[in-house]
Amino acid sequence: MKTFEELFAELQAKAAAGTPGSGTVAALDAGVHAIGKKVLEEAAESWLAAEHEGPERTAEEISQLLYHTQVLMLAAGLELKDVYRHL
Ligand SMILES: N=c1c2ncn([C@@H]3O[C@H](COP(=O)(O)OP(=O)(O)OP(=O)(O)O)[C@@H](O)[C@H]3O)c2ncn1[C@@H]1O[C@H](COP(=O)(O)O)[C@@H](O)[C@H]1O
Repeated sequence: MKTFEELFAELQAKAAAGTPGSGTVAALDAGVHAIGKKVLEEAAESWLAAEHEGPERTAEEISQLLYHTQVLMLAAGLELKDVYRHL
């Protein structure tokens, strides 16, 4: 198990190193448009899971939404503090 902050630090490090085999690095190479589509897909799946599939599936879909949101943050050149200051 990892926190939002720990996952973001892991993704930042992989992006900076260009780690071979990393799905995050591949997603960043694919670009903002492709990453944005994944964010929308996972948001829709989270919504549908919450309505129809129960809490466990909903938690799983939301974890994927958070992951793809973090990848979008990296693609946009954002750090956690840039987002947190709006919370
Ligand atoms: N938490 C995640 C995570 N959540 C979701 N995903 C990606 O999102 C996909 C899930 O999307 P779907 O449910 O649509 O599954 P899918 O349709 O079969 O997947 P695609 O065909 O769209 O790739 C997974 O296949 C992963 O590619 C994640 N990929 C990575 N992480 C974590 O990110 C870290 C870095 O990962 P790498 O960059 O791959 O090393 C590790 O700690 C991972 O656990």
